[in-house]
Amino acid sequence: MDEDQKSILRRASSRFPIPPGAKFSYGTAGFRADALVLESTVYRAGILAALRSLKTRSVTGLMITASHNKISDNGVKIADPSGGMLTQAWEPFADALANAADSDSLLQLIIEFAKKESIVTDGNCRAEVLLGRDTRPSGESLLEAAKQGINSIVGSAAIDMGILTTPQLHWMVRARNKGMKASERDYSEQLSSSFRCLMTLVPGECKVKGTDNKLVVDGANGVGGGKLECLMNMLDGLVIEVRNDGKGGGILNEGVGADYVQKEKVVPQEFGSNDVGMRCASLDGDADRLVYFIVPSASSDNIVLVDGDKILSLFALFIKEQLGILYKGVHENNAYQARLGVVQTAYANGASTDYLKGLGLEVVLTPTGVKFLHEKAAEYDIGIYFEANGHGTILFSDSFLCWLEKRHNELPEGSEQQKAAVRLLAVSKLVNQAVGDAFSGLLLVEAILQNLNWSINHWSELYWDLPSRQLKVKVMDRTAVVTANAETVAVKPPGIQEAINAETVKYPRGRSFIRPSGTEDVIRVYAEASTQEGADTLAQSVAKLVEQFLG
Ligand SMILES: CC(=O)N[C@H]1[C@@H](OP(=O)(O)O)O[C@H](CO)[C@@H](O)[C@@H]1O
Ligand SMILES: [Mg+2]
Repeated sequence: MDEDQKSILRRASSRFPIPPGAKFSYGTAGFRADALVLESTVYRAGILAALRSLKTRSVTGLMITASHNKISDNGVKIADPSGGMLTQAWEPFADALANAADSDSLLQLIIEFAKKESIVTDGNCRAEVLLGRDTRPSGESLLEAAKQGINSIVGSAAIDMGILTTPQLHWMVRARNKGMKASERDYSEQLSSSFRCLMTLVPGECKVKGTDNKLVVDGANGVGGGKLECLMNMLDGLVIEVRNDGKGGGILNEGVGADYVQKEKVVPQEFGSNDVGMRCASLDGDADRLVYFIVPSASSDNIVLVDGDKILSLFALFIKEQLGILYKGVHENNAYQARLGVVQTAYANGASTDYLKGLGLEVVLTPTGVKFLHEKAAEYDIGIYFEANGHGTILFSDSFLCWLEKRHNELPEGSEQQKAAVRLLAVSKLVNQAVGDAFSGLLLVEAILQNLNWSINHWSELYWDLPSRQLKVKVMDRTAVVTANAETVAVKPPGIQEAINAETVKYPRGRSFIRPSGTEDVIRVYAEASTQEGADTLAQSVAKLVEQFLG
């Protein structure tokens, strides 16, 4: 590293001192904390994004958001050149950077890491980082810190893409690296045109009966509401009413949004008795999560939740059906055998897993966190992954898409088989291939419901969720819990799993597991049973065991 680069880094980083006593961790989804302590972290994340760009000789991304956290928090995460999450191999470096005590130790870390990774910072190779932020008030000054971090690496360019949803920024990074047009307009055009394509293929009998085409969306008072309003002007055949779009004075994520709706199972603000029976959906604060819900009665706040597991089930069912049409009458040896796989976590409701297996699908579990689900789903030709909380997507392999394009051109024009090929190709364009995207998910749900002529009630009744309960337990040291088998078994502390098993067998359809959270300082407890009372008592007993073993 030359002296100019060293002195630029030393000078710039001294303007962003780390707050005394602070400890940052890249965690499940980037750095998150109170916005007031984040400047140094975001500055350093800018350096990280630029180095990642240099290393990969590709465009990377940096998004400033704290998703469903409260408005005073903020956060930062890096998008890898694929548009996915930062490679896990760089997470330890991310942690070390964020926690370096002063400018000198920061510089030393960067020099050593650049050497180890053979990253040359002589300005001859140009780094490029796309920047996005959500609507949080702290976003503007943090964005400035990120720019300064990127500019601290000689020859790097920070390109401000403005206020965006998280999935929009990830989509742009992926598109740029594929040599495609990558503006927000291009994103909206790709989604709206593939949605239109799916809608033109709605079978005639469904159009005649006319599925109710109105959807009411809770925008969490975040970035998603306003962006959805722009997108919906480009759509036909679907009427969307957006509430909680952040313009009416409501507070981000307060009593609104996908996280609140999924965890509390009550109506969000601005929804109520007038919405009984309507098809409703909630986005989270940065619009990468989506859940649907129904308000069943005017006399209570309760909702019928249609969560990520049910979105996954609807997608899996539709794709399986289209593949069935496509392969009809084709001898096995003549067709590309597409591997379809479904990826869930241990939090997936047991009834959803049974349902998916009952459809004959291959279902695998990974640890919590989309970085794990995404990686697994990418092993299939069509990999569908969702967390129960509504974050997920459908990944298509290049080789399958290539075959599908070819097959589509060979099939008789207007045949059912060709229509199935067109639908699958449209799904691959509608669904964000970089990360889970509430807009892609929402438009695909709407297109499928219309194609199948299903109401939200019909969809919701695909299977009945087993009653479940989630609890959090504060402990001295959450790292004392070590899990295995996609977090379904606690291998440490010794004896705790046997004790959990002894409780679980007391309940019909009982299932319970514990794991340390990756975003909060707690142990999470999950329990499921045939009755709500059973799930509640099982969760409480397991929480007590956690206190006993770790208290
Ligand atoms: C039970 C649960 O919902 N866990 C969430 C939560 O992770 P934890 O590691 O459980 O804190 O935040 C993650 C990031 O948003 C999300 O991927 C995950 O699903
Ligand atoms: Mg989010």
